[in-house]
This record gives sequence, structure tokens and C-alpha cells, in this order.
Amino acid sequence: MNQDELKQIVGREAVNYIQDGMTVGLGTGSTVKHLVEALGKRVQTENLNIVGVPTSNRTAKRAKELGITIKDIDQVDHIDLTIDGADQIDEHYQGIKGGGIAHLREKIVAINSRKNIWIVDESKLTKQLGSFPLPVEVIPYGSQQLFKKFKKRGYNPKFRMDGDRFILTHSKNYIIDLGLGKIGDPHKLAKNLKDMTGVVEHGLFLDIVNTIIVGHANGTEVIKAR
Ligand SMILES: O=C(CO)[C@H](O)[C@H](O)COP(=O)(O)O
Repeated sequence: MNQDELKQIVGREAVNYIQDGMTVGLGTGSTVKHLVEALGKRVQTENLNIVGVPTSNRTAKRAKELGITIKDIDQVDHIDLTIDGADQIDEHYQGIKGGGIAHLREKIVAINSRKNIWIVDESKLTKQLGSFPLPVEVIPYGSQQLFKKFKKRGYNPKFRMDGDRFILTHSKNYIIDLGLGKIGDPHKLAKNLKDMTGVVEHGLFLDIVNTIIVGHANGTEVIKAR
């Protein structure tokens, strides 16, 4: 099975965790895309009453096309369950997200959800976080100064660019990816980043996920994280 097929099997499996009447946070990315397709099918064939809370315009657009009712996070009373992808997950089930620049909305939706499920292909599992560059969303104003501070700290920063243009997030901010190699203490790093003025949100998702569905060549594995 190739990577996209592994993403497809976990997306299809995760849809079974959604029950009629639920308000569901819908993540972003190529794995979640398969979940949204599968959910669209269920909504149409089983006439389910589901409200989706999308974490990106991409997800919202596809969900709407498939007939899934979409609401903004501030229009719902609660979120029963959020299903999202991840860029890297370590042995303590801490994660890096934001490869698709949606981690600010993804984190807001995740921390307001009763349960969180991550769906990943096996390549996302690692012993220690850090080989995937850590995305940090920053306010454009003063971002060059912040960049210099990251550099001084040895974070090996890189602006996320599209040619010579800064890529903008949903909130019209920039992304700086930190090439850390290894993250020894994710909680400490998270706090250090949060304390820096101009940082909006980093891609460390700590103590958030409850269940992880991993796609392996021989089938899916369900991990109860917390
Ligand atoms: O955090 C994310 C977007 O901000 C995605 O969940 C993450 O990048 C995984 O994406 P994919 O499923 O395409 O591998």
C-alpha cells in the first residue's frame, strides 16, 4: 500500500467513530480529506444529522459540497469529537501539527472538543519529535525581529514561502518553521514559544489526543493515548 492508501484506510475507519447527532470537528489535510469523503457518503446514505466544525476553508468547502452541515466554532454549544491528521507523533503521544498551516484553528477546535482522534499513516510515528519542522504562526509585524531571536536560540528558523511571497494563514499571519532536529522537552519548548511576543500559536499539540488510528500495510492499529 502506498502512503495515500494508508491515509485512506484510516480516514474510512475513523468515520465509524461518528454517531448520529454529533457535532464533529473536522481537521485539515490529505488524510482528513478521506474522512470527509467517507462522512459525506454516510450523511447521504444514512441521512445522519451531523454538524461539522471545519478547521480550514479547504475542509469547509469539500464538506459543504458533500452535503455535510457546517457551523463555525462560535455557533456551536460544544464539540463531541474532533478527527484530525498529524505531522509527527512521539512515543508519549505528543504531536506536531501545522504542516498544512491550519494549526491555529486546529488547536482551538481540538481544545474545545470532548474527544480527539488523530488519523495517520505509520510514517508519522517517531520516538522523539523534531525531525519534522515545527510550524510557528507569527504576527507579520515584527516577524523579522522574532526570526532573529529564533536564530539566536539555535532554532534554525525558516519563513514558509511561496516563491518570494510569505504564505499567509487563515488569520493573515506568517509561518516560521523551526528546524529543531530533536525536541528534548516539548512542554518546555511550548512554554518558551508561548512567552515570545508576536508568536500566535505553535504546532506542538501536547496532552490533547485521546485515540490514534494508525495505518499500516497490514491494516489499522488503534492506540488509546489517554
Ligand atoms: O496539521 C495539519 C494541517 O495544519 C495536518 O493535519 C497535518 O499536516 C497532516 O497532514 P496530512 O494528513 O496531509 O499528512
